[in-house]
Amino acid sequence: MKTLKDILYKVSLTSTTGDMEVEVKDIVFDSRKVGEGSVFVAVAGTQVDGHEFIAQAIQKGAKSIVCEALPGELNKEITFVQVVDSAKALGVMASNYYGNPSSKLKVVAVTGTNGKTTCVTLLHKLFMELGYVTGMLSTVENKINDAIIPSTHTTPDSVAINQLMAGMVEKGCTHCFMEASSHAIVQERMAGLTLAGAVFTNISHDHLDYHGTFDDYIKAKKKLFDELPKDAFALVNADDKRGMVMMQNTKANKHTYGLKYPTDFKAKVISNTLQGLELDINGKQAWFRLIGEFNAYNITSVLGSAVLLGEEEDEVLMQLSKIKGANGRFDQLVVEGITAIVDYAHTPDALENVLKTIQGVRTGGEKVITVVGCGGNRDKAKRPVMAKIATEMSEKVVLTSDNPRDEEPMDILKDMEAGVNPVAFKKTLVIADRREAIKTACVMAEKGDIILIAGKGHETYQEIKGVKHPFDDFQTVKELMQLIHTNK
Ligand SMILES: CC(=O)N[C@H]1[C@@H](OP(=O)(O)OP(=O)(O)OC[C@H]2O[C@@H](n3ccc(=O)[nH]c3=O)[C@H](O)[C@@H]2O)O[C@H](CO)[C@@H](O)[C@@H]1O[C@H](C)C(=O)N[C@@H](C)C(=O)N[C@H](CCC(=O)O)C(=O)O
Ligand SMILES: Nc1ncnc2c1ncn2[C@@H]1O[C@H](COP(=O)(O)OP(=O)(O)OP(=O)(O)O)[C@@H](O)[C@H]1O
Ligand SMILES: N[C@H](CCC[C@H](N)C(=O)O)C(=O)O
Ligand SMILES: [Mg+2]
Repeated sequence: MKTLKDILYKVSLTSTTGDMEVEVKDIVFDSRKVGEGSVFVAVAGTQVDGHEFIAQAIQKGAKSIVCEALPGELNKEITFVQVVDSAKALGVMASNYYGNPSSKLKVVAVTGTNGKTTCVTLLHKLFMELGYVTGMLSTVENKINDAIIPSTHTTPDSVAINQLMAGMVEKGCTHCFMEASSHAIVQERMAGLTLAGAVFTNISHDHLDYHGTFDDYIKAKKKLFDELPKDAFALVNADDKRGMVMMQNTKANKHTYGLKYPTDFKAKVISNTLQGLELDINGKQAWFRLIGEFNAYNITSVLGSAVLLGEEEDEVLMQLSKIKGANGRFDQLVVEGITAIVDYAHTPDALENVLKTIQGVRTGGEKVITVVGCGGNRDKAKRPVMAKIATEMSEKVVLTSDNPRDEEPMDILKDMEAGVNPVAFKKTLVIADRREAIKTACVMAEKGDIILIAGKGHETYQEIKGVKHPFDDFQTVKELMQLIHTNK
């Protein structure tokens, strides 16, 4: 059992009151989960301020409290620790509590609007193929070697990160590849971690509801690089306007990748089909099972990360060319000559890239039918933009629900419709029920046509007013395509 003093190592303290040798059973930042002997860390959030729940935490058995502002009256039985930043303190405490697992692994964090899951999944699979025992933290799933631990966030909270990494160390992992969401960076979920490297994929419109301005969104991503140690590597996409901005203040070793300019890791697309990509990558020709130019970026960043971690380039390319991407990213199904594609594109940039890829591989007279929605309780500004892209780049569009969460589906759809040019309304249907929307697309499709179902990718649920209802785009379209188009 660790004491409070043990786990406060390296935390910036303002004041302490009470016994610092008090034993800590677990670290909890949600008063509802406090048990006998927990230390409760009060963090100010987006909805409420954790400081409001200090009394409740004590009532439930917390013996020590870590907070930024002390309560008016201090319970003499309890140890109070005042800190400068409780979210940061939580990260450092969680690292100490679990024996600083990140310092025993080579941890690479990938940030960027799009491509994080794809890159960490490729890295995880690659390092397994290279013979390492490897961990991964991602939107789709967390992994300790082959074992899957369900994921609730793109980047888990600090306690969960360290608990998972401790599990990785215990199982003999040498590497961990993790996604760093901008929310997580701002909320200090990664405070206290030791990183071997960080990768920047790209930045485009998303999450302005949370960050307020695009500048603050850029700053959030840059913070990951600002805080890297000097023995780590920073690897950025030089083709993105903000790539070099990320590295402006980093102490880490700077590296670049891309398709357009001379960079440390450079690729050129030789061919791009629905079967895969052929690249000239660092002067070598190789074939990959991923689709679309945007995946040429992901592959090049993965090659770069692996080489910067000390791997041999030819071996990396050989293994990488066998690997498939993450579930729900450009998953294809062909029934009676109709192709259905399920993709997690949930930002304007991703949707445009996927539709560009489809435009690039289509042969002529076929229709592209896009089914797309936007999530509730998320950035409203991206809604009209995504609808505009869908209608400009497809022959038919069905606007539908994504995860409405606490919003009314028709309100979200109204926001989307605002982006549709009046002429494009002729080819646009609005069907809130996602299954019905997919069904309509299947009915409209004829031999040769391509249906894109965007936004939910690997997700196996639809979140409506706090309840996650089972829903799987790929299973739904598979079932409906077979029902509608086979044995006709
Ligand atoms: C907007 C956001 O990021 N919210 C995250 C944040 O919660 P919050 O700041 O809203 O918390 P809050 O409800 O205000 O509560 C403040 C504090 O009081 C505590 N509390 C609250 C109530 C109570 O009774 N007792 C109590 O102690 C809470 O535990 C918390 O510590 O901190 C929580 C703990 O880490 C997260 O679970 C929560 O994620 C919510 C569920 C969420 O939906 N987050 C999304 C937006 C998110 O983080 N997404 C990114 C990926 C985005 C992308 O890349 O596309 C991700 O990393 O997953
Ligand atoms: N490098 C890239 N550039 C632009 N778009 C991409 C790139 N990689 C993937 N995409 C698109 O973005 C979608 C999401 O990809 P991925 O899941 O890898 O991103 P992510 O950054 O993990 O997203 P999230 O923020 O939800 O965690 C893909 O389905 C694809 O449409
Ligand atoms: N990580 C992203 C996922 C969005 C996926 C989309 N299906 C939605 O629900 O908006 C987020 O939390 O904003
Ligand atoms: Mg992700």
